[in-house]
Amino acid sequence: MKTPWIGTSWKMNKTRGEARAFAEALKASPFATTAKAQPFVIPPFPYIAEVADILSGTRVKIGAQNMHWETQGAWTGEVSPLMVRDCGATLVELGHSERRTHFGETDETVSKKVAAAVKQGLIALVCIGDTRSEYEAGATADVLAKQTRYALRDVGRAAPGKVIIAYEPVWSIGEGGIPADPDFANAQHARLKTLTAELTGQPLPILYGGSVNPQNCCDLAAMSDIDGLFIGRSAWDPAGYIGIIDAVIRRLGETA
Ligand SMILES: O=C(CO)[C@H](O)COP(=O)(O)O
Repeated sequence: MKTPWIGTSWKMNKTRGEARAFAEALKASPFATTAKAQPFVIPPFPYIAEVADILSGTRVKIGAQNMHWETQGAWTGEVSPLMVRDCGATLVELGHSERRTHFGETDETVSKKVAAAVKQGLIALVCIGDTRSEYEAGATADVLAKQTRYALRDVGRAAPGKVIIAYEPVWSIGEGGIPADPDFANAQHARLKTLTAELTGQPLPILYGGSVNPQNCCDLAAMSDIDGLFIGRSAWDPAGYIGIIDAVIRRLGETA
């Protein structure tokens, strides 16, 4: 039976009190220490240290939603890999489509950040995805391959164990997003596993993200090449997140 990665990024949501309450609720659940899944939570920067503190001693990995590639310097408004680590995070999300669309993130900057994360001992969770027009043009596989090659350009054989990919179709993310058909997503994941094995020596874990919800989480997580779920809205409430972890573990247990 696989051990799926199941995580959530809160994006730019929650007060400090809500962040604390989420972390406390997760800590009180059996899923903070389960060996049947790899949970992870990615709060906004200001809450990382407090959430990491509450969840210390559990199996929940804490992440940041972005970082700079330099360790320090005159980069006003940026956060370095050392700062992320110092706050208790062990993981960093890079290249989310919202950062690519709104903040000028490019394949080039993602690749620099992935190399910096690996060098500084953080797990890089690299988001890749096709736009609706690329999907409709049948270009999904090419787009994902290009983004993946760039992301792994400077890490190559150092990536296994240190880099995870999340396939997040841009047309699936957020309000109005359409969740990908599990078979379609699985086919992309299978290609990405072959490609990452060629580039790094081992297939990297490939998670799916984009309108994951309590109704579709099990069908997605049960697919042969989907190694986990990266969830937004449906996991911002602790009960929603815990419910999805519980449902997926049960489903994978039935099919093991
Ligand atoms: O980043 C995501 C998961 O945290 C992603 O954008 C999916 O968001 P959702 O569509 O709200 O699940």
